[in-house]
Amino acid sequence: MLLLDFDGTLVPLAERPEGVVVTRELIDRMNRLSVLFEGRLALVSGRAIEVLDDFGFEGLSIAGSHGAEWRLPDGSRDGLDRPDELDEAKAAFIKFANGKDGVLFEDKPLGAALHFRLAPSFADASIDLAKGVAGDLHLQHGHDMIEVRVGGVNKGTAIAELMSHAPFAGFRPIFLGDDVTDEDGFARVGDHGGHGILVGRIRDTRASYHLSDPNAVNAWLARALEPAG
Ligand SMILES: O=P(O)(O)OC[C@H]1O[C@H](O[C@H]2O[C@H](CO)[C@@H](O)[C@H](O)[C@H]2O)[C@H](O)[C@@H](O)[C@@H]1O
Repeated sequence: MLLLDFDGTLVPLAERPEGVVVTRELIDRMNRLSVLFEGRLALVSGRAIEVLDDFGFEGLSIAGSHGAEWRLPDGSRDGLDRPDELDEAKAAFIKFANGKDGVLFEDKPLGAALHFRLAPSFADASIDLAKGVAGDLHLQHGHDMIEVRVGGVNKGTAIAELMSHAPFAGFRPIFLGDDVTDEDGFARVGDHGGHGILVGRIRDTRASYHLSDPNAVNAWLARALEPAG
């Protein structure tokens, strides 16, 4: 079974969250792979399910929002509730980003994020603010971003949740990811006899294999769809 992170793994990172390019070819490839794997394919992402659906992945199983929500192949959905504390964090982030060129606020159903890819000089201040408002929320680091989000879940629990349901249960998972948030997922697939594949720059990792970038990932996925022989 195949589990895939989205940003930085299936698509190259972009300057802004909404700037990633999802081609029709990618959507078709993922849908065909899902059929090939008899439904045992899922996205495991920090993005919300709705956002990934808007990119065109509404036909896929998804563990979204860092494992706080999930949709199975039969279309059933479940997940955690939005904590009230997020509203306060959201207000603080909007106020902070206001007037700071390149600092972006990202509103998420189960989190709130500040992006500083376009304004690296605001990285420390963004992280300090997030630490200050996090309270009982989980502080989530990512590529040039900081997020506060619902806690108690991560990419590892996301994978465990998927694997407790048909058609995933009992199969050996392969998980591809690029970010530090994906390390929990790499550890978890190992627990199930599977393997992690790190995408991008090599670092200290729980993954067993490596692919250089999203282009290499897509070439690898495309080969799986080629007729045998
Ligand atoms: O778990 P993922 O699917 O990798 O999602 C992680 C976060 O991805 C997005 O942010 C990242 O990608 C942006 C677009 O390429 C980039 O501009 C940003 O710097 C990256 O951090 C997304 O916006 C977040 O909500 C996800 O948590």
